[in-house]
Amino acid sequence: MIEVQSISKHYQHGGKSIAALDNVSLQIASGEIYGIIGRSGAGKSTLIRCLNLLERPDSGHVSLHGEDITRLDERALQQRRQRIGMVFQHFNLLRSRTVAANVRFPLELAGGQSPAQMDARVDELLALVGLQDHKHKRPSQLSGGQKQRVGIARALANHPDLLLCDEATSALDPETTDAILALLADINRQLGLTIVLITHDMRVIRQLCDSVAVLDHGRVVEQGKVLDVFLAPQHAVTQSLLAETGMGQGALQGIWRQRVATPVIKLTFVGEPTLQPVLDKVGREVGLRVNLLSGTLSEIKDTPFGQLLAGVVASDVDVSALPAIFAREGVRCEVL
Ligand SMILES: Nc1ncnc2c1ncn2[C@@H]1O[C@H](COP(=O)(O)OP(=O)(O)OP(=O)(O)O)[C@@H](O)[C@H]1O
Repeated sequence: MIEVQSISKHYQHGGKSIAALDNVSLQIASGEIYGIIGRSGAGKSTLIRCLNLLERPDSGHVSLHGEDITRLDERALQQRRQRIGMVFQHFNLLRSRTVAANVRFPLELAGGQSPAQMDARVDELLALVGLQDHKHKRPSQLSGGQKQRVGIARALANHPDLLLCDEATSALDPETTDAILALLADINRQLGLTIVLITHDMRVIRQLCDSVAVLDHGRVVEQGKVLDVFLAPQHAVTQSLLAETGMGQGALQGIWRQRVATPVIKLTFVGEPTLQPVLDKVGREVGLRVNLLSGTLSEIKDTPFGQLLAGVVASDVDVSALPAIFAREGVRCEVL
């Protein structure tokens, strides 16, 4: 478990004090992928840098697996940091070193291993990220995605128990982004490694994360399981971030409310019911005929989900009875 307890951080700028983080608390379960999302200036970079104390909070505590690292002296903290991997947006590779030598670098800093042991570990890491055939190249000879694979291998070198990703895919094209997200998901599964990432992109949260915190003006305005937050976003910032990726339904609902005279229902399918002909079944049972207004089918991490907006043209039962009838089939029904 990683616990962030009431951390605050202020910066002085032009004689003014800016609250980059204002009383932020998070609980991150071991082995999960936790995303922190927010708009530019929300405090994401400051928060992720507080998790390994590259940035010291003014107040509050950060505990990693039961150890309060805010109490460690500088020497102990440096040692502890060796087991916190970090992946950067712009890769931060050493240009004069080969791929293998970049990955070897943190092993050399940590010390305690023979050259042969370090070389064997480098080979293991390059195999993990699929770069065995590129070990003698320089960073300038690699694509962006390959550079990030080197960054990930380097971050894993000293067997970290926490991996921090600072906008790890923001500099990459969509296809390469998907490949890097798949690699991170794989590493999380294979190694059971806790991953905390910051991003401004809800698609990254949807594809990769188990839990999410939404940051706005230095405060956590919403947090929870990704599925819950996506299906019922509470805060305006979350709703607008979702709307930008086409996953918000607010605007659509507004349009149909004005134009459609019949009652409108919203059906939300999560998991197995998404793959079943539930609407057809209920339709036959209670004489429900609908006019489909919009529909989406998507995936949140590995869980399929779908949403349908439909106008009720005819029904043998009162529309208010429909939520209970759909609930029996494992589908959420809201009358809008
Ligand atoms: N070293 C600094 N000195 C002064 N102000 C800072 C410093 N670092 C960050 N800030 C301010 O703190 C606030 C939070 O910044 P931070 O970089 O953490 O946000 P962010 O969500 O990561 O933004 P972005 O997505 O643009 O990187 C902003 O108002 C920023 O201007």
